[in-house]
Amino acid sequence: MRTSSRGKIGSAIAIHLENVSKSFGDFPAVRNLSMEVNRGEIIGFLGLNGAGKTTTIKMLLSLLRPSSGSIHMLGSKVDAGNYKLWERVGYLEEATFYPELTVTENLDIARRMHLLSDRNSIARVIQQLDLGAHQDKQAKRLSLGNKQRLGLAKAMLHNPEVLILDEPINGLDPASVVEIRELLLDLSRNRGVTILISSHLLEELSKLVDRIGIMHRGQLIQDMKMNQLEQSLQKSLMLDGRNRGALMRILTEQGYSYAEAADGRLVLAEGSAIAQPEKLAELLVRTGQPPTHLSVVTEDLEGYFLRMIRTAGRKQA
Ligand SMILES: Nc1ncnc2c1ncn2[C@@H]1O[C@H](COP(=O)(O)OP(=O)(O)OP(=O)(O)O)[C@@H](O)[C@H]1O
Repeated sequence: MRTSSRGKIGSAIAIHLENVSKSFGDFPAVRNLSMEVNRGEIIGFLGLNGAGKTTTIKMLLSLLRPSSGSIHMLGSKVDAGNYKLWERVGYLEEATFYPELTVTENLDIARRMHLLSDRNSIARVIQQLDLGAHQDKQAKRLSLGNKQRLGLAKAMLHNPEVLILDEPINGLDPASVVEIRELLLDLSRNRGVTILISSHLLEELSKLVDRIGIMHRGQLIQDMKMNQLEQSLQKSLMLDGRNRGALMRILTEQGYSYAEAADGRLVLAEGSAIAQPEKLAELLVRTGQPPTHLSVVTEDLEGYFLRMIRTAGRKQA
């Protein structure tokens, strides 16, 4: 561990994992995971099924014990018996509740479990999660999206400083996704709540998080700020013409390398072609093969995610 970060645990760092691993029998579900999350930061945890996100979240919540490594939250060592810590942490693991009881009754049980005397906390989260119209409905009669809202309401009942959310936007319709995003942004920006959120949906996460951690086969293969991620997106030049064979010959003669896209168009990844597409266009006109299509395209976030995973897969193989 870097000694400087131990000193920071009580102040700017909300979540600190150091060399955390978890194996189930011989199977390493999480391997040597080290990460720091600052207070008030929103970090997105992204990975394919089985990447190790839920296992990590369960370790953060002390629902699973790491095989090795250490975890600190809000300056304290994570430990199931550390009740003072759990008063400051909220989580949505999966939306669990008593199906026969109403929304309000479910929240009242959660309130009593948190030993909160203030009954206003229920009205507050009902309002924050826009559950007013459903407060007297049995939980089993809620739509999937409203079940997620109830789960979030429970997680927020005690005004936690850290919120840990496993797939909170699953099952939400697009309007609800926007509302939940705005709510989480407000909690982070205006109340300094630290939020760790897992999802498969990079496009959606990217609108919310400050940082993104990509997990693959138990390892954190990327941990970067959103603005760094935007700079890491690959650009390529898409090219087409009436005679693709002739285009390929010209490109090869001129020392350009290319690949063929699924639709047969040519893709150039070279910096010079992307920086000065007009030079390539001039060359093709001069050689009697004017392009019918020429554009510089930026990789989308899903493309980036899949590229990172393929690269990590090759390294791990
Ligand atoms: N209790 C367990 N016993 C054995 N293997 C487990 C256990 N829990 C998880 N695993 C395995 O550990 C790996 C990581 O699982 P985990 O649930 O953390 O992935 P995930 O990234 O959350 O995936 P998903 O997006 O599907 O929820 C998977 O291969 C899973 O099968």
